[in-house]
Amino acid sequence: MKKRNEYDDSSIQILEGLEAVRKRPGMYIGSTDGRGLHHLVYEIVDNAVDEALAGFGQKIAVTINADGSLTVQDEGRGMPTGMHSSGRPTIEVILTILHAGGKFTENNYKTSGGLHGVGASVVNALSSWLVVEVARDHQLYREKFVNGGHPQGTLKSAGHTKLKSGTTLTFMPDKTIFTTTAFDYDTLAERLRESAFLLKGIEITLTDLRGEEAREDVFKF
Ligand SMILES: Cc1cc(C)cc(-c2cc(NC(=O)[C@H]3COCCO3)[nH]n2)c1
Repeated sequence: MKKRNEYDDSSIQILEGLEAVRKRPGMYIGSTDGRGLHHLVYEIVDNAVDEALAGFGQKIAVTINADGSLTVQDEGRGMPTGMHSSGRPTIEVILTILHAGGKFTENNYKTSGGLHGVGASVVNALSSWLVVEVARDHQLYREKFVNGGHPQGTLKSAGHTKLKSGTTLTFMPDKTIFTTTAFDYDTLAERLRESAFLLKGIEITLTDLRGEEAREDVFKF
């Protein structure tokens, strides 16, 4: 089969997009202190919330992992696992191409609501690594991105999963960009509680695996 030209125009567009975010992160997330750090979480959670708002999935799980990375998991339909017209997996396009829609300006922040993955490419650009896993019909697909959003390989089938469908995204904020990469449990808990309040009936769980004892809150209204 014809090997896609590894380094074509679309590669340039991807590199320029991700590089632009890393050069001026404040333009995309407001700041690179704790506030900007937590915007990364809200951007990803907003995607899972959009899917739940669309009526798919009843639970969203947010986990602060022991290594300091953060995972957001939904039980929605799962991000599209097919190929995009550019010749790349659609997931790769969503996670590496800056999309119009998310409105970020210095210090004020409007959620992208309603467009899947609008801000996810910004999160990818500002992460030292990011792994996306999609379950569709019990089939698991996985792709990893490193050093600010560069695909490591491509979307791969990763076997069978008991979860029928859903999307899981784990990211490690880039320590060379943020003044702090330590997620604050109470800050996240407050925001997730608000989201659960607005999403009547959807259960949002926050779990912290960084300490000796796991800490967890379940929000459901
Ligand atoms: C945690 C997380 C992170 C990101 C970037 C997207 C999502 C996401 C995206 C979606 N759904 C979609 O992308 C598409 C799947 O195809 C039907 C319309 O919705 N569900 N969940 C979840």
